[in-house]
Amino acid sequence: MSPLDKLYLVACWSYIISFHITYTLLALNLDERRTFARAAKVQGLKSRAAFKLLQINDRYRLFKPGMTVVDLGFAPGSWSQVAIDLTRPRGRVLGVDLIPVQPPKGVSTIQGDFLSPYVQGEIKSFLKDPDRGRLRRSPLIFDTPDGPLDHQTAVLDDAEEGYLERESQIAAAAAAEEAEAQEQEQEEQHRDKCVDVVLSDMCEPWDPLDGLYKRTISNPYYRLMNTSGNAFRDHAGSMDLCRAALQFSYETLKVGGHFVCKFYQGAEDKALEKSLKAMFHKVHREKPESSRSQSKEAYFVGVKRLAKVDRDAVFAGP
Ligand SMILES: C[S@@+](CC[C@H](N)C(=O)[O-])C[C@H]1O[C@@H](n2cnc3c(N)ncnc32)[C@H](O)[C@@H]1O
Repeated sequence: MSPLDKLYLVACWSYIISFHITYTLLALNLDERRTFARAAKVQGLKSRAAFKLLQINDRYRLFKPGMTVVDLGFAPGSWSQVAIDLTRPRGRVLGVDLIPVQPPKGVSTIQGDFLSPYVQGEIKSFLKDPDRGRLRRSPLIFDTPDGPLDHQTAVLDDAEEGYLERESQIAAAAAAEEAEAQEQEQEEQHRDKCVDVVLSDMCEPWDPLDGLYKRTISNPYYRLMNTSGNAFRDHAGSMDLCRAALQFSYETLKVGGHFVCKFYQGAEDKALEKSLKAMFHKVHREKPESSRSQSKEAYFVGVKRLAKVDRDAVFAGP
């Protein structure tokens, strides 16, 4: 065999081997995506993205009943589904997205570009009313021999049977009312900082082909942060969205509140991590199992907002 033939043989084998490796990786990746997509369907979840948040929550226990959650880039809504489920009862979830989507049950939504100051103003004014987007409590009603009686109109009759029981009910109602008034007062003091968890999964729009017609006049599907496959562009775009989500969290997140944010890994993510460390007790980088292993996508989880945050340290440049 001549040296040229040998070279030709080596080139052919390298080609065949690299083709097989690429094909196997693609097949594994597709398989992984299909497994999670199937599981999501079985569990009635809007997309496989739900598992990413569930896995993050398993590790950091972010959600509690009654919490207020803002879900940036919520469509099609599987993170919102997880959030509304884990904050029951009395929780509220506000989803924001560029594209129009039917929200999951119990979730309130605002459609618009989160980067627009007008949209952020709308979000803040929604959040200012602590009951907006929350199921209302039923009024206190007592059962009396004459039928149900609102506690405000209850009249005490010393001679009546069950007086002591009624009195303790009224005392409990008064205490509950007082606690609620105190809670309201505190809420008013922290009106601007009323969010317990900010989630941001903002990036490319969810593939609308199996739902809505995508050629709308405003054509939101192809605006802003569509991932392009160009790692640098995707990274830079995701940094802008993360910084905007962090700025919003600085303005609205309670002390002790949490932050979860998707980003595409690249040169600037260290600087973002540094900003997060100036604002949260602990900051973690996460690559959930359900996130495609080859993708550059990852998550920052900021656990417990600090009571004193140095604004300049958070927003200082790299
Ligand atoms: C990966 S999807 C989110 C999936 C979602 N977490 C779920 O579990 O269903 C990313 C979403 O971010 C939205 N998005 C991207 N840029 C946005 C922006 N500037 N304002 C609002 N939404 C944005 C897209 O429209 C898209 O629906």
